Parts: sequence; C-alpha cells; structure tokens
Amino acid sequence: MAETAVTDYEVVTGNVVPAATLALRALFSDDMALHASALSAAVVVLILLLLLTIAIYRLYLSPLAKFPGPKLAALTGLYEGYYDCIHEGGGRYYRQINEMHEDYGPIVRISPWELHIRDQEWSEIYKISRRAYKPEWYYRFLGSTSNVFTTVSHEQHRMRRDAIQAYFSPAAVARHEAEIERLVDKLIARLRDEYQGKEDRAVDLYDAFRCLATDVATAFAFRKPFGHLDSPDWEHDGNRAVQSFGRLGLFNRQANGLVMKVLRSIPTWLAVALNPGGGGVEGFFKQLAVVVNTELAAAKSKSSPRGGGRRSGGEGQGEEEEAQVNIIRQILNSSLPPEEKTPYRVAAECSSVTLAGTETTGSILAFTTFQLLSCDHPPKLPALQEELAQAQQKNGGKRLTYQELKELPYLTGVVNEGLRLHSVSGRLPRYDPTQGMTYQDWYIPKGTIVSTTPNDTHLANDIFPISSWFVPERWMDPSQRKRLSKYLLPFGRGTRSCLGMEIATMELYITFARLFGPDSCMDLELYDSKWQDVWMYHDFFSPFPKNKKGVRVFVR
Ligand code: HEM
Repeated sequence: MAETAVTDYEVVTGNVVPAATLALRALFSDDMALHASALSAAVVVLILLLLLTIAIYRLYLSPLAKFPGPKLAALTGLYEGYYDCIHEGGGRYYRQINEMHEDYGPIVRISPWELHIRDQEWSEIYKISRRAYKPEWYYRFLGSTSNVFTTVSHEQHRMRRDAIQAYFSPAAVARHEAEIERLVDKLIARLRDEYQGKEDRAVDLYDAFRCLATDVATAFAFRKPFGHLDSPDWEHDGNRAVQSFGRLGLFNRQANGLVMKVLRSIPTWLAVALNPGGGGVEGFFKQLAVVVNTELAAAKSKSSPRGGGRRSGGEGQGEEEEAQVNIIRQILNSSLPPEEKTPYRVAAECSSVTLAGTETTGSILAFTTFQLLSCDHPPKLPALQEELAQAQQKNGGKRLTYQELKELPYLTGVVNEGLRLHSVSGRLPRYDPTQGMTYQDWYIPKGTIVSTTPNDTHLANDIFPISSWFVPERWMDPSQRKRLSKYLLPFGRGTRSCLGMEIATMELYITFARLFGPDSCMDLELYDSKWQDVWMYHDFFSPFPKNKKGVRVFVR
C-alpha cells in the first residue's frame, strides 16, 4: 500500500527479523552440522512467531485496534476474502458489514487495515480538499492501475483526469445526443421487427440494454459504436460472462493480482475454456485493441515528417475540433508526459472508460424497466406513459430533447429511483496519507483506509421511507426532490466521482422516453421474470442478482 502511514508489516519485521537472525546463528553455530529437519522446525517456529507477532500487533497494538468490530476481521483479511469469494457465491461482504454495523455501531473495523462508516451525514474522506488515494488492493478487481478509475495516488489521478475531463463535459456530451437517439431507435426497431406479436419469442432486456450501453459508450469514446446492437443474440454469452468476470475480479483482489496474471499468461483458448462465455468478453477486448492500434498508428504517421509533420490538437480552432475526435486523440494531444501515452496506458484508459459505462448503465436500464412493468400498487407505467404523451402533445407532437425531458417530474422520479436502487454496489475506500480525520469522538490516523457505501444511504428508511420500494412519486415535489438529491450518490463522491455521469443520465432519460413514449407503438410484458432476477444479491462492485435469467419480456 503506497504511502500509508503505518503498515503492520514494517512493525512486525522490525521486531522479528533480528530475532530470526539470532535463532539462525544459534542453529548454525554447532559447526554447521545441523540436520535438515532441525532447520525446517526452526523455519516453522519462525513463521509461527511471525504470525503471532502480526496477530498481537493487529489486535492490540495497531492504531486501529481501538475501533469496534469482530476480532476475526481485525485479525486477517481472509475473513473478507471468504465473503468476497466463497460464501453464497461470493460478493457478500456488504451483508456482513451491515451486520457488523447493527452489532457495533456506525464505525467498524472491517479488516486489519480498513474502517467502514455507515452514516449518511459523514463525507470527510471524499471532500474536494482531501488528497484521496484509492487502495490498490481493493481496485485490483479491475486488473490494472493504469487508468483514471483505478489510479492509486491523488496526484497521478489529477493529472490523468485533467487530460480527459473536457471530453466528458456537458457541452461535449450534448454533441452526442443525436447518436444516442439513433442507437435507442435502433434498439426499438429491432424489438418491433423481431419480437412484436411473436407469442413464443421473448427478448432478454438485460442483454439488449447491455448492447445499447456498450454501443453508446464506444460511440462516445471512439465516435463509432462497436455494433453490439447488431448482434443476432444480443451478445448473450459475453453479457453473461461479465458476472463471472465480476467474481473473478474479487478472487484477483484477494489473491494479490495472481488470477489476472495467470489468465494473461495462458493461451486464450484455455482462458475461455476455464470461463465459458469469456469469448464474448475476449471479443470486446479484440475490438478495443483494433481501434486503439489503428488510432495510434494514424497519430504516429501524422507526427512523423513523412506524415506531413502537423500534429493534431495544437493551437487554433481546427485543431481543437480535431482533438475532440475521440478519446484516444484526446489523450495523445493532452499535456500528459510521454510515459502516460504509451500504447498500454492508452488501451488501459480506453478500456476503463468504456467498461465503466456498460454494466452500470445496462443493468440500471433493465432493473428500472422491470420495476415499471411489475409494480402495481399503484402501477407506475401508466403514469409515465401519460406524462410523456402529454408533454409531446404540448410540444406540437415533436419529441422532447434531453434538456426538455429532464424537466418532466415523473420521468425524473423514474430515473432517480433506478439510480438509487441499482447503481454501483461496492464500497468506495479511500485514504489520505497526509492528514488524519475525525468521526464523532473517534480520531482516524492519517493513512487509514476508510470507506462508505452509497447503498447504505440509498436504502436508509429515515431518508427514503420504505426504501426498497420503487417509488418515483417521492421525487415529484420540487422541494422534496431538492432535499433527497443530496442523498442520491449513484455516481460516487468527491474528486473520484464518475466522469460519465452526464452521458449515462442522458442515455437513461432518452431510453425511457422513447421506449415508453407515444411513438414506440409497442407494449412490453414481463415473461417469467421475478425480483430475484434483478434485485442485488452479489456485490461485484456492480450489483448482480442471484438468478442469471435476465429480464425477459414479450413485445406486444
Ligand atoms: C448509470 C451509470 C453509471 C454509474 C452508476 C456510474 C458510477 C460510477 C461510480 C460510483 C464511480 C466512482 C467509483 C469509485 O469511487 O471507485 C464511477 C467512476 C467512473 N465512471 Fe461511471 N458510472 C456510470 C456510467 C459511466 C459511463 C457511461 C462512463 C463512460 C462512458 C463512466 C465512466 C467512469 C469513469 C472514467 C470513472 C472514473 C472517474 C475517476 O476516477 O476520475 N461511467 N462511475
């Protein structure tokens, strides 16, 4: 862990290494005639001694020893590892953490090195003024720390984020609205053409929306969608494999990055055999590699004397427009140092930017649609349809733009409830190596990893009464909406909050407006889909349901 103030290994090795040296000297002093068995016994004793010292340090001497929580969690990271990887299919530590809060109060020590706070009003570690670092071991579930999402240090993150921030600005996203409209229309046309009126043919909306989200994110990043909406089976295998990869990511987190290293070193066919459906994900990365390599080669030829000697993105209006072409050029034309523009780094950034926007947006679309189709006390869908129809009629029959859609209270309630109940499930750990902080009467030493979980706020009954219910109506009143918005944190917090917030919100508004608006000319009816098919059960950073059946509907 870079730059944490205290590591128990330092303390432990400080005490044990001199002791071990003495023991070994004693062993070898008898004219080096020591038997191998005696040596092994000595090694075992030393290891036990080391473990005992670590245990005593963690339980009684560590600056975190004073914080409440189960002793086993304070003693070893294996406790978390068990709930992350094994218990009930993995991704279940969030439940255990909630139980700890029930037993020990709002602040608990959830591992030898991390505190978790469940208090809607506390946000000290995420303040903009903080130098918030991300712990490398936690974000290892994504494989690499070479992208803006997983960067450890505050300073490096600032540099990387500054280089691409403008690309995600509301003005830049607004230029993408027509493309989102086009992709949503494409999805709806397919639903109509291939499924409408077919009694025996249900479509899985989880797959369909994931394809939409992938095409929106890749079109935004590269100005050309990957074409998943053209896939005859809606990329079914690849979409399903995402859940297995989510779990694999947690194994990688707990196994010190070993799992990804092994997967990278074995032949692709073997990796795919070990993770059936992985071929779909592999296909995504191949597409990504082609785009990145093509763009890098083009940039290289432009910057070489033969290529004309003119670098895009220099001074002047023409170059500025060119710099907007895609995220790769945005990075290459930025003021980042050369080591931040290597092919590996550029590819890592592209993959984080696109992957961050696919599972998240796709599954929120599926979850929210399920709620709209299934809630019947009172029914939600007719209220949404009526609002959309009336608004369009008032607009002279023309479709409303994104800015106009955002003014519709019921649609806003639908989007907010989807974001509240189904956004990122993982806790968001940070540490500040420069300053300590306080929580109530507790002093938290600098360098301590502290996390909170947005879902704890989203599901707090004192803020959102009957919090697990999908109730768009709770957002209708403007003053209530203003009050509740403070507690809606689907896009994270502080300096590390989501870069894709604007594009994701635009996608949600436009998709619901077109799917349930007066022009869609179709109805959706759930087929054999229950709440267990959508409600979060596993926390693989994104929420995953217990069942893998998806959200299947008939199109009428
Ligand atoms: C509704 C959909 C989305 C949700 C709920 C969501 C949620 C989040 C959250 C909670 C974080 C912070 C994670 C952390 O603190 O560790 C994050 C970061 C990020 N998201 Fe999103 N996201 C969504 C869509 C998107 C889209 C569409 C894109 C891009 C096209 C995107 C790109 C990113 C990036 C690049 C980061 C890292 C930002 C940084 O560290 O500076 N996200 N997202």
